[in-house]
Amino acid sequence: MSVHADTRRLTTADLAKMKAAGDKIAMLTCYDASFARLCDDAGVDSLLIGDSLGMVLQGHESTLPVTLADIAYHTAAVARGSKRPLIIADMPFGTSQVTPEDTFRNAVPLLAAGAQVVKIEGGVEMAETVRFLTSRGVPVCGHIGLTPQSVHQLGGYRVQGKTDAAAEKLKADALALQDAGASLIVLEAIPEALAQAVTDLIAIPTIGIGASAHCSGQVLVLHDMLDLSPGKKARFVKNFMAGQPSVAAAIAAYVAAVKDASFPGPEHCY
Ligand SMILES: Nc1nc(=O)c2c([nH]1)NC[C@@H]1CN(c3ccc(C(=O)N[C@@H](CCC(=O)O)C(=O)O)cc3)CN21
Ligand SMILES: CC(C)C(=O)C(=O)O
Ligand SMILES: [Mg+2]
Repeated sequence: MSVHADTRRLTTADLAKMKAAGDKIAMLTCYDASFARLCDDAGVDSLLIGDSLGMVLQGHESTLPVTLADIAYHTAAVARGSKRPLIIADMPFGTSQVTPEDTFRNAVPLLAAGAQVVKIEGGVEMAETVRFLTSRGVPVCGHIGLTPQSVHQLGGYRVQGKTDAAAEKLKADALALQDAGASLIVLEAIPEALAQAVTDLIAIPTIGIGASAHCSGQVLVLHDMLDLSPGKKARFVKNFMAGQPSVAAAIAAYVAAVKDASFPGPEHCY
């Protein structure tokens, strides 16, 4: 049983209020009902069914092979396992890089599975699609900076927004997404000063991963923060399992560290 049994699910409006109040938003990726319940009980505000599941659950080398059916399946499990967190589902590769109409059609099974928000990688070039969805009742989370579905174009999982021109482009992306109706924006692997500038520039919450503590909230891949992922970790990953007696305690430690802004520290930033 969830300790939040009598609480309603958070909405995008609740997260907007948190930014306005200066309260940090704690988000984690989640892919199944058991972890969803643990995250809910630990006070995680939002659960992201990320296409990172292609790497941490399926063993692929990128997120590109993940299908819409995969994300819908895991979204339904997370929705059944949790009561309070806002549920966000990634639109996997190929499902949003199409017309606005087809993107809407592709969002349908994710909302049917229990997602309240769909996340779409890209900035200015996705604004028309974001406006199409948000004007038809589908909340959207943007995702800019390091966008893993473009890994072959980016030439690897590299820090983004390092030049003045790239930083200006990223700010324009954030403004375009906000103007198109996006409810929040994930900022991935960008310099600390740029993350702060973007967070101050827009009214909607920013959720950082490798984007410093100046964001409105943080997200990590669950398997990374529990030290379950093999191989070399990105700089922004912290092992919250270290020194903890249980997975529940590790997730609670993550929530506490995001809330008091002690995570991420300088050692996790670019
Ligand atoms: N397990 C997992 N965790 C993630 O955070 C994650 C996924 N999978 N899959 C999709 C993408 C890929 N991500 C990654 C993967 C590696 C780095 C990384 O190692 N970056 C270098 C940057 C080097 C540079 O440009 O200077 C680093 O050292 O942090 C970053 C993001 C984030 N996402
Ligand atoms: C890392 C987050 C932002 C993500 O998109 C994912 O898990 O797929
Ligand atoms: Mg993703």
